[in-house]
Amino acid sequence: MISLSPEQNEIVNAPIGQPMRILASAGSGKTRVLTERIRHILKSTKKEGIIALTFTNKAAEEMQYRLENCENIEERVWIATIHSVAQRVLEQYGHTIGLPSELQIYEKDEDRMEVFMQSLREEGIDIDEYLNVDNSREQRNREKNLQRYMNEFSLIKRDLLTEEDIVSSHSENLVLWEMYQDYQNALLNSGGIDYDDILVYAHQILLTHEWIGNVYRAKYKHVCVDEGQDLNRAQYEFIKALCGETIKSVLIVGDPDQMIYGFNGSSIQYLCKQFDNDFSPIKFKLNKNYRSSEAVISAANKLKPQSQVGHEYALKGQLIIKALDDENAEANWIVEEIKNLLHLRMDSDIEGEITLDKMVIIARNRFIFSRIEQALTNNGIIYSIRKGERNQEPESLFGKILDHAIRIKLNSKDWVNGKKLCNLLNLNPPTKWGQDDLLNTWAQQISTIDQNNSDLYSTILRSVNEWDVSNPNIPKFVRDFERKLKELADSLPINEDTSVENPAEELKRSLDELNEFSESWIRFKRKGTGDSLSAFRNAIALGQIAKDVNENGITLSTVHTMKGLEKDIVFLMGMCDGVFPDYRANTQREIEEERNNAFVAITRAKRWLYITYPKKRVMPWGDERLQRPSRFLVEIQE
Ligand SMILES: Nc1ncnc2c1ncn2[C@@H]1O[C@H](COP(=O)(O)OP(=O)(O)OP(=O)(O)O)[C@@H](O)[C@H]1O
Repeated sequence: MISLSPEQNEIVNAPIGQPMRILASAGSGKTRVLTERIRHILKSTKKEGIIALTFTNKAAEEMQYRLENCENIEERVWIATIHSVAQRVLEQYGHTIGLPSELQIYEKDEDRMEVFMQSLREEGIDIDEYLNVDNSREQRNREKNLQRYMNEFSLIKRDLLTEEDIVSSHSENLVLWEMYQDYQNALLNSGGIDYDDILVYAHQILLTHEWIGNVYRAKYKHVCVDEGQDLNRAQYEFIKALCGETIKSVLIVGDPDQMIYGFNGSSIQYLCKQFDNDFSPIKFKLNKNYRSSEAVISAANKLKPQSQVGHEYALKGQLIIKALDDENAEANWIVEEIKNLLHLRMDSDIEGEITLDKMVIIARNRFIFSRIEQALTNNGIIYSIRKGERNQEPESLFGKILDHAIRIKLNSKDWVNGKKLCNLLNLNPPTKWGQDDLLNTWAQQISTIDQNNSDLYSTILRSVNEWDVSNPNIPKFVRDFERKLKELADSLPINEDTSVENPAEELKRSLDELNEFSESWIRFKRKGTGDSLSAFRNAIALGQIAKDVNENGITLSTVHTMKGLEKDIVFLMGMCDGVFPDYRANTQREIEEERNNAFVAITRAKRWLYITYPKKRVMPWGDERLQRPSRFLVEIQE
C-alpha cells in the first residue's frame, strides 16, 4: 500500500461535513484521494451513506474494486455514473411528473429522428417546409437540417434552456421552441425518452418534489464527484438538486486542463466558479505528478506551463519523437519499436517484464488506426481496441429479433422497433400500435409463412411475450434457445457452399450473441440494481453492463477512452496538424480543448513516451498531402 503525501492526507482527513473542492493536475492522485476519502468517511461515521458520482461506468467499476474490502460497502456507498443515478430517480419516481412506468430510452440518433418524422407525417405536416429545406428533391439537405435540429434539441437539454432563453438567443428561428415541444411530444407518444432527457426529467422531479430528494438525503449524507471539469449544466444542476439544502458534505475533484467534453456542453466553470458560488467550499490543490517520469512531465509542462511538478523519486524516463515518410512507414516503425521493446524484456525504468499489456497506442480519433492495425496483424502482435461505452448492436437475425421483441414487450407503442421487426420477418405492421398482444399475433403470422427458421422466430416472440416483466426467467430462455440453435446447427448439411450466405456462420453468431445476452443478464443481476426487464434493458442502453474489453495484447485507444487510465509506455501517433488538433477546431476555445486532449494523451504515460507523425498522408480519393507536425508537437520540441 503506497502512503499518501501530506497534501493528499490533508484532504482525506479533513473534517467531515463541509463542502470541498480539489483542483488537481494529471497523475496527482485524484482518484486515489477520492477513494481514500470515501474510506475515511465510512470509518468515521457509523451508518451514513455516500453517493460517489463518476463519469464513466468503467470508472465506477474501478472505484468499486478499490473499495471492495470496506465493510458494508454495498449498503453504504452508491457508486455510479451521474446518468445511472438520474435513471434510477426516473425509474422510481417518473410517474410523479406523468412519465409512463416502463420508459424506453431511444439511444440511437436514427430512431429518434424516425420517431420525430413519423409524428410530423401523422399530423399531415409538410416536412420540407417544417425543416426549412429549400430544395425538396435533395434528400441530403433534409437529413442535414434534421440533424441540425436534433443537435439544437440536445443543446437545449444539456444547457437546461427555457423558452425565454431560446426566444432571446434564436431570433432568426422563433419556432425552435415549438419544434422542440413537438419533438418531446413525439418521443413521449412513442412511450420513450432520449439519452439527454434522463437528466432533464430527473432534475425536474427533484426540483418539483422536495420529498423525493429527502428520501435520498435521508440515506446519503455525503456526495463525491469525480472529473468535475467535464460537467455540463444539466449534470451540475442535477447534482445540486440532489444535494438540496441539506447535504453540505460535497466533495468535487477535477482538473481544468483535462476538460475534453466541450461537444457535450461541458465547461470548467461548474467546477471552478459555479460550485464556488453555490457551496462556498474549502479549496485544495494538488500538482505533484506521481505517475510520470521527468521526460513526460517536462513535455506536459510545455503544453500547459507549470501545470505540474514531478515528485522526488520520479525516474528520468524518455521522450522519443519521430517523423516518418508516410502512414505506412509510421505504422511499421511503431511495430518495430514494439518488437525491440519486447526483445529488451527488462529495463530499470519499468517495473517487471516489458510486455504488451504495459503499452498503449493513442490517437486523436479511431480512423488513424487502420494502418497500425494492419501492421500489427501482419506481425502477429495481439491488440485490442478500447471501445466507448455505448451499446453494441446485435448482428445476427436471432439477436436482432430478440432485441426488438424485448422493446415491444416493454412498450407496445414503440412502432420504430416494431416496424424494424416486421421488416426483418416480412410481417405486416399493424395499423394501430399499442395493443398488448402484438408479439403473439406476429408469432402466429410467422408460423403461416413459409420461410427458413420460421419456427425458431415465432418461438422467440412467444417466449418473450410470456416473460414476467418484473422478473423474467432469462436463464430458462437462454437454455431453451441454446438447445434449439445447436439442433439447427446439427441439421445443417455438411460441405456448405460458402459462396452464398453461410448458415453455419449465422448460427454461430446467433449462439455468440445469445451467450453475450446471458452474460449481460448475469452481470446485471450481480450488480443488484433491479430484477425487471425494463431496468435490464435500460442498463444495456446506458452501457452499464457492457462486457469488459479484452485487454490482451497491446491496447489501441482514442484520447477519450484512455481518460483516467495509465500505461508504462505510450505511443502517441498521427500527431500532425489537422488530425491533432482536429481540423474542425477553429475557435480559440476549440483549439484550447484540443490542447487539453493532447495534455490528457501524454500524461497517460508513466515512463516512456513516443510521439510520431507521417510527413505525408494519402487522402481517401488518392491524393497525397504533405503534413505539418502538430503545433502541439512543435511546442513540446521547443
Ligand atoms: N502518494 C502517492 N505516492 C505514490 N504514488 C502515488 C501517490 N498518489 C498517487 N500515486 C500513483 O500515481 C498514479 C496516478 O494516480 P491517480 O490515477 O489517482 O491520479 P489522477 O489525478 O486521478 O490522474 P489523472 O487525472 O491524470 O487520470 C497512480 O499510479 C497512483 O497509484
